[in-house]
Amino acid sequence: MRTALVIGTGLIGTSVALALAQRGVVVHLDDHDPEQARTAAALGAGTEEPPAGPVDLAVVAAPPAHVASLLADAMTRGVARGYLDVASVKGGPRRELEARGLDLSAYIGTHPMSGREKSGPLAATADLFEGRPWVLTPTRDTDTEVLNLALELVSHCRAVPVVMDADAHDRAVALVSHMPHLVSSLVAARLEHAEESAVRLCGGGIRDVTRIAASDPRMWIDILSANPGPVADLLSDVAADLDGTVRALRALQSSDEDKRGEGAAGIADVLRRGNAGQVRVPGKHGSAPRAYEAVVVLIDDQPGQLARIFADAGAAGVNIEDVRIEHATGRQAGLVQLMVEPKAALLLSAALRERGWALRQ
Ligand SMILES: NC(=O)c1ccc[n+]([C@@H]2O[C@H](COP(=O)([O-])OP(=O)(O)OC[C@H]3O[C@@H](n4cnc5c(N)ncnc54)[C@H](O)[C@@H]3O)[C@@H](O)[C@H]2O)c1
Ligand SMILES: O=C(O)C(=O)C[C@]1(C(=O)O)C=C[C@@H](O)C=C1
Repeated sequence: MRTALVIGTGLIGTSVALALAQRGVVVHLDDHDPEQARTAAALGAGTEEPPAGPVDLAVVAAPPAHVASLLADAMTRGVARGYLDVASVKGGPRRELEARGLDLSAYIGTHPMSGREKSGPLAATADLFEGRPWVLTPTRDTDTEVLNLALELVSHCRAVPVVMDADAHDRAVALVSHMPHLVSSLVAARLEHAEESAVRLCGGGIRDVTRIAASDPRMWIDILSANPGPVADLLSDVAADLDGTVRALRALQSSDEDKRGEGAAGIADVLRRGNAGQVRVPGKHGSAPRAYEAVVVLIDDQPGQLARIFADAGAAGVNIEDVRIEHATGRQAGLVQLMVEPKAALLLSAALRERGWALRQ
């Protein structure tokens, strides 16, 4: 990739632009607020000059509610060879684009699983995405060239590509990002009218739990509006757990020893389940290296091959944790290594063979 256009030069757009610029990509910066693009340019993220012709990749990094219309406009103007967005929700923007009747072969929806509670270009850093998962949601229609451009972008940002179906992505981020965001806001909201004498005792615990509650509410209204069902389902499970926890605490106040025992058991259960969930949270910059197994597929150098493999893996219910591509020099073929959990490797191999792919041992 030699040239890129970043539309929306806030925290994420400018961080992407800084990473690309550091890798020698010529980046053009565009924002409906010219001050944001000027600031990003001053930080070394690229130029405010519009590109003279189509760039290799257009990256839309505006709030989710604007993503589909910005993409549609950019595609209609033909500003790039490939288009992607980085919005925190994936199903809604795709459906909106489909409803507009656009040819989506040059588009891929993506989502870097890294961010901050601060907005705007001044909060941006080139290393924001280092070691973090970056979700790609190709479909059968995605051009291989566009998928490759997206993989190149992820690699320039030193992130880890993870391929998922758009709706599966939205359900997953409801659990690991959207519901926790609301819980953080609800905890922080208890402080709004709290006594100063209590608030000044805030320590590490509440800081950890409430950091993300400082985020821009306008952005989060957009995100939650595009994923309300899965988030509501999860929050109602949390509400049921809260009810049980309140009952256990009330029992602990009882003068009856048996009741107090039941209360203690209820609280112990919540804390134990919390421990069990917490150990599953990967480390900040990716979990400790995990042993994935490679399923190696031989592909022809033809448009759409990679997108088809990813769609077939998705249909088999297998999550691709990482991808490596080896281009056979001088041959119209390449080898794609799909890194998957060891227990999924056999299933994926069988599913791909069944769909006619040639696998390498
Ligand atoms: N903040 C995070 O932690 C995070 C992480 C991953 C993905 N995302 C996604 O990245 C995208 C950008 O989020 P951000 O945190 O960088 O927000 P931000 O507020 O820092 O930046 C958004 C930028 O988009 C610009 N913008 C708004 N409407 C526009 C329009 N119509 N045309 C051109 N520019 C427009 C704004 O002026 C602003 O500069 C969102 O879709 C968000 O869901 C955010
Ligand atoms: O770490 C933070 O500050 C974030 O808010 C990052 C976070 C997340 O929930 O993990 C927030 C929203 C994005 O869509 C992706 C990442």
